[in-house]
Amino acid sequence: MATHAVLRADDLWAGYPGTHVLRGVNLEIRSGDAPLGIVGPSGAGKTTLVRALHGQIRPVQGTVTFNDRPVHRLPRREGKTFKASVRFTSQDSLTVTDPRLTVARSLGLALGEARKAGRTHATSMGDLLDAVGLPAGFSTRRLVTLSGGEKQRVALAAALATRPEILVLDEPLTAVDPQSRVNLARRLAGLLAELDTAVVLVSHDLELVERTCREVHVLSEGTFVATGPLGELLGDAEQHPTVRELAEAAPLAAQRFR
Ligand SMILES: Nc1ncnc2c1ncn2[C@@H]1O[C@H](COP(=O)(O)OP(=O)(O)OP(=O)(O)O)[C@@H](O)[C@H]1O
Repeated sequence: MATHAVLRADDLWAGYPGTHVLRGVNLEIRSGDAPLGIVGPSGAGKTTLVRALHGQIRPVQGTVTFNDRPVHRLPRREGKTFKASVRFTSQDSLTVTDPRLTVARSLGLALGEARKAGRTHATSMGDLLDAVGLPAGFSTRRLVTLSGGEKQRVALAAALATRPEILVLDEPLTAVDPQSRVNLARRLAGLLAELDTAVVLVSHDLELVERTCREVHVLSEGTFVATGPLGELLGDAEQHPTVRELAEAAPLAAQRFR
């Protein structure tokens, strides 16, 4: 198994029939990288970028590669490595899991997957639940009985359990209430620093990104319009209008840099 996963987009143009959403995106994520935030307003193309990185959408121009091979046509062996090394979770990633499973079984399967891929780690089920702010008692609950926000937290815990080299989180906590989201972000930041997983957090929630990622890319109309430490971007008087709008929509995050 590769020990240095590299996921790259080079001059990536992609979208849907009749529409270009991504317009020349360049991005490189290497295992071991510090958490990276990708922020942008609704409709900027964040989810489309995640789909393209996952290989679900083919580039119209440019490439998305995993260890130098195009992700949408990886040979079998590399495809398996890609699946084990790069993990994607979205708002509804739990809908594909059997809803009758208990939380413990679901996390147990994820830990088993990590073992199979040679990615064992010392994290216990209790640690995982704690990292996502759920009490240990949740382990016996069936997924079908959980609220949307609780399901998202379990999905996040399962993704962490597999200990991928790169973890792409697309709006991972939208169903969690704002106060819990802030607490969770704080816990997560600690855990992410411990795991040697490069996390890409894709979100329009600047508060969440501000607490977990130092470096951010700002996506607007399918292009990165600003890149850098969030504090510098928010503190820059000559901000790009999109950065200004994001800052105005998240006054608490912006305030911390004044
Ligand atoms: N399956 C699809 N077919 C056609 N157009 C689509 C499809 N999915 C998304 N789009 C369009 O692509 C553009 C980008 O959508 P995308 O979901 O990538 O944005 P986003 O930044 O993730 O937005 P949000 O924060 O609201 O989730 C939007 O204009 C959207 O309407």
